[in-house]
Amino acid sequence: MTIPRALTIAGSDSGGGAGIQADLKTFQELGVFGMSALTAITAQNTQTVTGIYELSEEAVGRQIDAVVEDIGVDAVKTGMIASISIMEVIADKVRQHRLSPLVIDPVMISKSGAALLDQPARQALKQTLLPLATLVTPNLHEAEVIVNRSLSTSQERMDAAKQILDMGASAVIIKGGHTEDEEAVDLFYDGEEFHTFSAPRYHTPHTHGTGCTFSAALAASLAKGESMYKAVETAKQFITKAISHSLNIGKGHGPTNHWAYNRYSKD
Ligand SMILES: Nc1ncnc2c1ncn2[C@@H]1O[C@H](COP(=O)(O)OP(=O)(O)O)[C@@H](O)[C@H]1O
Ligand SMILES: Cc1ncc(COP(=O)(O)OP(=O)(O)O)c(N)n1
Repeated sequence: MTIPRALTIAGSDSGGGAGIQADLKTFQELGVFGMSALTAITAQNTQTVTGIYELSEEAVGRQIDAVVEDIGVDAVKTGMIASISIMEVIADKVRQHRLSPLVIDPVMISKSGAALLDQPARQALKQTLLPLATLVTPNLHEAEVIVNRSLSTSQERMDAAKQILDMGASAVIIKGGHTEDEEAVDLFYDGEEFHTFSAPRYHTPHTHGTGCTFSAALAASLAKGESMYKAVETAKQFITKAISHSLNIGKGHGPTNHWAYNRYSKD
């Protein structure tokens, strides 16, 4: 039996709802062996981020080398990257080890408002990491930063998706968590066709870690050999279930429920 293996290169969320913790929980629920390379440690809960402690470039690089050279990796995702120097190490390691498929979640700001990627790195992303992406998963705000304009209409989002592929990514999904629409509609483009993936929008404050969980589910599904289209379908079902059963934990935005996809599959 082959065991699918996925690596997350991301930051730690001490509150357990986002970052490495959300990724590993998601990998586990989807039957994938999870590994991690930490980029930064955040002191974080459901209300706020009170500290960010970046790891050295050497520490990031060595974690990636260690798991790739021994265990092997069937899919990789990146989350919080923090700075340009860490981004450059990740890009070097992706090239050196030919890491693929690569899901890039271009995390910039937490829901509580903390900067998880510094300003210069937000621009560097376009040259450094996007050209290596099998799939990049910006939310609306991140897509606007990448193309440097506001994206109010679906036509503007389609044009932005094309522009992101022109930057070198193989496919993009612009997530619809932050729109006013009645449904949560994600726009997928792979250079050939546009697809939308829709689900009911849940009016809950407990959405901490939605983007991390979604991109981790994508990486896990790709690690299992699912096609890109099927992986997006699986990830959308996983995150929708996790939001519909989200957890009222802490005093702020509680986390999504990583066990809901398996435990409440009949709802
Ligand atoms: N309130 C919601 N109800 C249903 N789906 C949601 C809701 N908020 C986000 N989603 C979905 O969760 C996934 C992550 O999207 P989003 O929240 O935009 O990412 P991020 O955490 O990066 O801001 C997407 O599939 C999006 O459509
Ligand atoms: C350590 C860490 N990484 C990423 C995030 C952002 O996660 P996201 O899924 O976008 O969720 P919110 O922060 O928007 O709730 C994070 N908070 N911490």
